[in-house]
Amino acid sequence: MLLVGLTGGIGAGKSTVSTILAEHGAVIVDADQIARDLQSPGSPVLDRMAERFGDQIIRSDGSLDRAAVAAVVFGDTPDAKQALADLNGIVHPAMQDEIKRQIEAQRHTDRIVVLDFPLLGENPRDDIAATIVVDIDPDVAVQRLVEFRGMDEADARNRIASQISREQRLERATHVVDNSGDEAALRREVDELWRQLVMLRGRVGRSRPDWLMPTLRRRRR
Ligand SMILES: CC(C)(COP(=O)(O)OP(=O)(O)OC[C@H]1O[C@@H](n2cnc3c(N)ncnc32)[C@H](O)[C@@H]1O)[C@@H](O)C(=O)NCCC(=O)NCCS
Ligand SMILES: Nc1ncnc2c1ncn2[C@@H]1O[C@H](COP(=O)(O)OP(=O)(O)OP(=O)(O)O)[C@@H](O)[C@H]1O
Repeated sequence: MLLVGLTGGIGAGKSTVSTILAEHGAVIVDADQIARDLQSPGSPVLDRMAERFGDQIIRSDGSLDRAAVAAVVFGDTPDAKQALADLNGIVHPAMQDEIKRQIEAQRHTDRIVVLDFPLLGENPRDDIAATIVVDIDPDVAVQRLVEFRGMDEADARNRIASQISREQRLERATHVVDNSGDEAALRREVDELWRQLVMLRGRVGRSRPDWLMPTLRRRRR
């Protein structure tokens, strides 16, 4: 397995990049999706969220009212910062456990595993062979979120403000995918990225033959 991280600010194009990488054969570990799955009706994570934020965040069918939580944790109020920290404290430990489980399931394969994690910059990991940043001017990201995803502009801007800056994210990048062009240009960028990841897998594979380790360990006994 070659494990790499994929990140970017909200609306940068991570999901679009993940989809193209998956077409090339990557295994995607999708942190946003894992967080959503953990918040399913009746789950322990959802119960703890209701204890912290009140029963009004649960809809009559038992599902999470995502907009209601977003309004509290990304809102323009003095309490928003603490509320976001509390939400992260509830969701992130379980999310990290599930991320770990999905990565471990691939450990002894030769797959390129892409951890798609919007908050990788805020939560750096030392087990990834590359940090891929999908880069976009935040104003363009907001424009796309409003135009194509019908997102409220103030919500998008507040989320950007709650994340690390574009510059801080780029400082940690080993690979940058420029998404300032159209989708065809993005595809060309990702095709080139895939070529580089395959080369990296070859190099890392030769220097750290993880798949041999169990055999070596057995022989030493
Ligand atoms: C607040 C919630 C309910 C809003 O749900 P909503 O459907 O509107 O957004 P969604 O989950 O699809 O996230 C969209 C984007 O918002 C941004 N975002 C979400 N959570 C956070 C966070 N805790 N900190 C900073 N940005 C965040 C990310 O860029 C993410 O890609 C939800 O985002 C949530 O529960 N967040 C906590 C879990 C988390 O950290 N998820 C993001 C990282 S995996
Ligand atoms: N190069 C592009 N040109 C035009 N639209 C694009 C381009 N790249 C992505 N988009 C569109 O912009 C929006 C945001 O992209 P995407 O959903 O891939 O971003 P994301 O980083 O995964 O977002 P989030 O942070 O919400 O998870 C989507 O509607 C997507 O179709």
